[in-house]
Amino acid sequence: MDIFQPLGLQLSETQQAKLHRYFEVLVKENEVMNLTAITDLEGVYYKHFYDSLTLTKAIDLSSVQTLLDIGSGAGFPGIVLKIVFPHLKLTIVDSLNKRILFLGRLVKALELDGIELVCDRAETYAKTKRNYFDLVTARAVAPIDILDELALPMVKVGGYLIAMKAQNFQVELERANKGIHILGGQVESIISLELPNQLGERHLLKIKKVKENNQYPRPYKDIKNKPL
Ligand SMILES: C[S@@+](CC[C@H](N)C(=O)[O-])C[C@H]1O[C@@H](n2cnc3c(N)ncnc32)[C@H](O)[C@@H]1O
Repeated sequence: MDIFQPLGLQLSETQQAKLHRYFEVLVKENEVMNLTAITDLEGVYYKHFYDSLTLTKAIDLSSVQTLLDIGSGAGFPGIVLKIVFPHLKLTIVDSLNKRILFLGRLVKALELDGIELVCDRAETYAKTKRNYFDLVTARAVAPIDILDELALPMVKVGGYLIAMKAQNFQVELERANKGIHILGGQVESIISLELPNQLGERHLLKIKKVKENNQYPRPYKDIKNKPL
Protein backbone atom coordinates (compact mmCIF):
# COMPACT_ATOMS: atom_id res chain seq x y z
CA MET A 1 0.00 0.00 0.00
CA ASP A 2 1.45 3.37 -0.87
CA ILE A 3 -1.11 5.45 0.97
CA PHE A 4 1.75 7.09 2.88
CA GLN A 5 3.27 8.61 -0.26
CA PRO A 6 1.81 12.08 0.43
CA LEU A 7 4.00 12.03 3.55
CA GLY A 8 7.05 11.17 1.44
CA LEU A 9 7.28 7.72 3.02
CA GLN A 10 7.88 4.48 1.18
CA LEU A 11 7.50 1.49 3.47
CA SER A 12 9.39 -1.77 3.03
CA GLU A 13 7.45 -5.03 2.65
CA THR A 14 8.34 -5.93 6.23
CA GLN A 15 7.02 -2.62 7.53
CA GLN A 16 3.82 -3.01 5.52
CA ALA A 17 3.38 -6.54 6.86
CA LYS A 18 3.87 -5.29 10.43
CA LEU A 19 1.24 -2.59 9.96
CA HIS A 20 -1.21 -5.14 8.63
CA ARG A 21 -0.52 -7.46 11.55
CA TYR A 22 -1.01 -4.46 13.86
CA PHE A 23 -4.43 -3.90 12.28
CA GLU A 24 -5.34 -7.57 12.82
CA VAL A 25 -4.20 -7.66 16.46
CA LEU A 26 -5.94 -4.34 17.23
CA VAL A 27 -9.27 -5.43 15.76
CA LYS A 28 -9.13 -8.88 17.35
CA GLU A 29 -8.30 -7.62 20.85
CA ASN A 30 -10.79 -4.79 20.49
CA GLU A 31 -13.54 -7.44 20.55
CA VAL A 32 -12.82 -8.07 24.22
CA MET A 33 -11.37 -4.76 25.41
CA ASN A 34 -11.95 -1.12 24.63
CA LEU A 35 -9.03 0.04 22.49
CA THR A 36 -10.52 2.03 19.62
CA ALA A 37 -13.84 3.00 18.09
CA ILE A 38 -12.29 2.68 14.63
CA THR A 39 -12.07 -0.89 13.38
CA ASP A 40 -12.52 -0.81 9.59
CA LEU A 41 -9.39 -1.23 7.48
CA GLU A 42 -9.53 2.19 5.85
CA GLY A 43 -10.31 3.91 9.14
CA VAL A 44 -7.43 2.29 10.99
CA TYR A 45 -4.98 3.00 8.17
CA TYR A 46 -5.91 6.66 7.79
CA LYS A 47 -7.13 7.77 11.22
CA HIS A 48 -4.54 5.86 13.21
CA PHE A 49 -1.56 4.84 11.04
CA TYR A 50 -1.45 7.77 8.60
CA ASP A 51 -2.35 10.23 11.34
CA SER A 52 0.49 8.92 13.53
CA LEU A 53 2.94 9.26 10.64
CA THR A 54 2.01 12.91 9.99
CA LEU A 55 4.54 13.56 12.72
CA THR A 56 7.22 13.13 10.07
CA LYS A 57 6.04 16.46 8.62
CA ALA A 58 7.20 18.19 11.80
CA ILE A 59 10.54 16.55 12.48
CA ASP A 60 13.21 14.46 10.80
CA LEU A 61 12.93 11.27 12.83
CA SER A 62 16.28 9.98 11.63
CA SER A 63 17.80 12.70 13.85
CA VAL A 64 15.86 11.48 16.89
CA GLN A 65 17.18 8.69 19.11
CA THR A 66 15.02 8.70 22.23
CA LEU A 67 11.27 9.05 21.84
CA LEU A 68 8.68 9.11 24.62
CA ASP A 69 5.01 8.73 23.70
CA ILE A 70 2.75 9.81 26.55
CA GLY A 71 -0.69 8.19 26.80
CA SER A 72 -0.14 6.02 23.76
CA GLY A 73 -3.31 3.99 24.39
CA ALA A 74 -3.40 1.31 21.70
CA GLY A 75 -0.02 2.56 20.42
CA PHE A 76 -0.61 5.87 18.63
CA PRO A 77 1.59 7.44 17.49
CA GLY A 78 4.48 5.62 19.22
CA ILE A 79 4.24 2.07 17.88
CA VAL A 80 3.52 3.20 14.32
CA LEU A 81 6.57 5.48 14.38
CA LYS A 82 8.70 2.64 15.72
CA ILE A 83 7.62 0.32 12.87
CA VAL A 84 8.63 2.89 10.25
CA PHE A 85 11.72 4.18 12.10
CA PRO A 86 13.10 1.05 13.81
CA HIS A 87 16.22 2.81 15.09
CA LEU A 88 14.13 4.75 17.65
CA LYS A 89 14.52 3.95 21.33
CA LEU A 90 10.86 4.17 22.19
CA THR A 91 9.37 4.55 25.66
CA ILE A 92 5.63 4.52 26.18
CA VAL A 93 4.09 5.70 29.42
CA ASP A 94 0.40 5.12 29.97
CA SER A 95 -1.49 5.12 33.26
CA LEU A 96 -3.86 2.32 32.23
CA ASN A 97 -2.40 -1.10 32.94
CA LYS A 98 -4.63 -3.00 30.51
CA ARG A 99 -3.39 -0.79 27.66
CA ILE A 100 0.22 -1.46 28.65
CA LEU A 101 -0.52 -5.21 28.77
CA PHE A 102 -2.07 -4.99 25.30
CA LEU A 103 0.99 -3.14 24.02
CA GLY A 104 3.21 -5.89 25.45
CA ARG A 105 1.32 -8.49 23.43
CA LEU A 106 1.40 -6.26 20.35
CA VAL A 107 5.15 -5.65 20.58
CA LYS A 108 5.67 -9.41 20.79
CA ALA A 109 3.38 -10.16 17.84
CA LEU A 110 5.16 -7.54 15.71
CA GLU A 111 8.62 -8.67 16.86
CA LEU A 112 9.67 -5.14 17.76
CA ASP A 113 12.63 -4.48 20.02
CA GLY A 114 14.05 -1.43 21.79
CA ILE A 115 10.72 -0.53 23.40
CA GLU A 116 10.09 0.17 27.07
CA LEU A 117 6.48 0.02 28.24
CA VAL A 118 5.78 1.81 31.50
CA CYS A 119 2.53 1.79 33.44
CA ASP A 120 2.62 5.10 35.29
CA ARG A 121 1.26 8.59 35.19
CA ALA A 122 3.45 10.89 33.12
CA GLU A 123 3.76 13.44 35.93
CA THR A 124 5.12 10.74 38.28
CA TYR A 125 7.38 9.14 35.70
CA ALA A 126 8.79 12.59 34.89
CA LYS A 127 10.55 12.68 38.24
CA THR A 128 12.86 9.88 37.07
CA LYS A 129 13.43 11.14 33.52
CA ARG A 130 14.03 14.87 33.72
CA ASN A 131 15.59 16.53 30.65
CA TYR A 132 16.01 13.11 29.08
CA PHE A 133 14.21 12.56 25.75
CA ASP A 134 15.02 13.97 22.31
CA LEU A 135 11.33 13.98 21.46
CA VAL A 136 8.09 13.61 23.42
CA THR A 137 4.82 13.05 21.57
CA ALA A 138 1.18 12.93 22.65
CA ARG A 139 -2.05 12.51 20.73
CA ALA A 140 -5.45 13.00 22.38
CA VAL A 141 -4.09 12.95 25.92
CA ALA A 142 -4.79 16.37 27.47
CA PRO A 143 -5.32 20.06 26.61
CA ILE A 144 -2.04 21.84 25.87
CA ASP A 145 -2.02 23.78 29.17
CA ILE A 146 -1.96 20.44 31.02
CA LEU A 147 0.11 18.45 28.55
CA ASP A 148 2.92 21.01 28.66
CA GLU A 149 3.55 20.31 32.35
CA LEU A 150 3.31 16.52 31.87
CA ALA A 151 5.70 16.49 28.96
CA LEU A 152 8.18 19.38 28.86
CA PRO A 153 10.07 18.41 32.04
CA MET A 154 11.09 15.17 30.28
CA VAL A 155 12.35 16.84 27.09
CA LYS A 156 16.07 17.55 26.99
CA VAL A 157 17.23 21.06 26.19
CA GLY A 158 17.34 21.32 22.39
CA GLY A 159 14.70 18.58 22.06
CA TYR A 160 11.01 18.86 21.25
CA LEU A 161 7.49 18.21 22.45
CA ILE A 162 5.13 17.65 19.52
CA ALA A 163 1.45 17.76 20.47
CA MET A 164 -0.88 16.31 17.84
CA LYS A 165 -4.12 18.26 17.67
CA ALA A 166 -7.29 18.40 15.58
CA GLN A 167 -9.30 21.59 15.02
CA ASN A 168 -9.80 24.38 17.59
CA PHE A 169 -6.34 24.10 19.08
CA GLN A 170 -5.83 27.88 18.99
CA VAL A 171 -7.80 28.64 22.16
CA GLU A 172 -5.98 25.82 23.95
CA LEU A 173 -2.65 27.19 22.83
CA GLU A 174 -3.44 30.71 23.94
CA ARG A 175 -4.22 29.42 27.42
CA ALA A 176 -0.95 27.48 27.45
CA ASN A 177 1.49 30.13 26.22
CA LYS A 178 2.51 31.35 29.66
CA GLY A 179 2.99 27.83 31.01
CA ILE A 180 5.06 26.74 28.03
CA HIS A 181 7.37 29.67 28.71
CA ILE A 182 7.65 28.90 32.44
CA LEU A 183 8.48 25.27 31.64
CA GLY A 184 11.35 26.34 29.40
CA GLY A 185 9.55 25.75 26.11
CA GLN A 186 9.15 27.86 23.00
CA VAL A 187 6.60 27.25 20.24
CA GLU A 188 8.82 26.83 17.19
CA SER A 189 6.16 26.11 14.57
CA ILE A 190 2.68 24.84 13.92
CA ILE A 191 2.41 22.43 11.01
CA SER A 192 -1.12 22.16 9.64
CA LEU A 193 -2.29 19.51 7.23
CA GLU A 194 -5.33 17.59 6.03
CA LEU A 195 -5.79 13.86 6.31
CA PRO A 196 -6.57 12.25 2.92
CA ASN A 197 -10.21 11.60 1.90
CA GLN A 198 -11.34 14.74 3.77
CA LEU A 199 -10.92 13.01 7.10
CA GLY A 200 -10.15 16.27 8.80
CA GLU A 201 -7.49 18.81 9.64
CA ARG A 202 -4.53 18.13 11.87
CA HIS A 203 -2.11 20.49 13.59
CA LEU A 204 1.29 19.56 14.95
CA LEU A 205 2.47 21.92 17.66
CA LYS A 206 6.22 21.80 17.71
CA ILE A 207 7.57 23.12 20.99
CA LYS A 208 11.30 23.38 21.57
CA LYS A 209 12.80 23.05 25.05
CA VAL A 210 15.19 25.95 25.39
CA LYS A 211 15.94 25.88 29.10
CA GLU A 212 15.55 23.66 32.15
CA ASN A 213 13.10 24.30 34.96
CA ASN A 214 13.31 21.44 37.41
CA GLN A 215 10.49 22.63 39.70
CA TYR A 216 7.88 20.83 37.62
CA PRO A 217 5.69 18.80 37.21
CA ARG A 218 3.48 19.38 40.24
CA PRO A 219 0.97 16.78 41.52
CA TYR A 220 -1.82 16.16 38.99
CA LYS A 221 -4.53 17.93 40.99
CA ASP A 222 -2.50 21.16 40.85
CA ILE A 223 -1.68 20.72 37.16
CA LYS A 224 -5.38 20.27 36.41
CA ASN A 225 -6.88 22.82 38.80
CA LYS A 226 -4.25 25.54 38.42
CA PRO A 227 -2.62 25.23 34.98
CA LEU A 228 0.46 27.41 34.69
C1 LIG B 1 -7.81 9.15 24.53
S1 LIG B 1 -6.48 8.05 24.82
C2 LIG B 1 -5.45 8.41 23.43
C3 LIG B 1 -4.60 7.23 23.04
C4 LIG B 1 -3.70 7.43 21.83
N1 LIG B 1 -2.67 8.46 22.09
C5 LIG B 1 -4.47 7.78 20.60
O1 LIG B 1 -4.36 8.90 20.12
O2 LIG B 1 -5.24 6.91 20.11
C6 LIG B 1 -5.60 8.81 26.18
C7 LIG B 1 -4.60 7.88 26.82
O3 LIG B 1 -3.79 8.67 27.69
C8 LIG B 1 -3.61 7.98 28.92
N2 LIG B 1 -3.34 9.03 29.92
C9 LIG B 1 -4.14 10.08 30.27
N3 LIG B 1 -3.53 10.87 31.18
C10 LIG B 1 -2.31 10.30 31.43
C11 LIG B 1 -1.22 10.64 32.29
N4 LIG B 1 -1.26 11.72 33.08
N5 LIG B 1 -0.12 9.85 32.27
C12 LIG B 1 -0.08 8.75 31.49
N6 LIG B 1 -1.08 8.38 30.64
C13 LIG B 1 -2.18 9.14 30.61
C14 LIG B 1 -4.88 7.16 29.10
O4 LIG B 1 -4.69 6.04 29.92
C15 LIG B 1 -5.21 6.78 27.64
O5 LIG B 1 -4.63 5.54 27.28
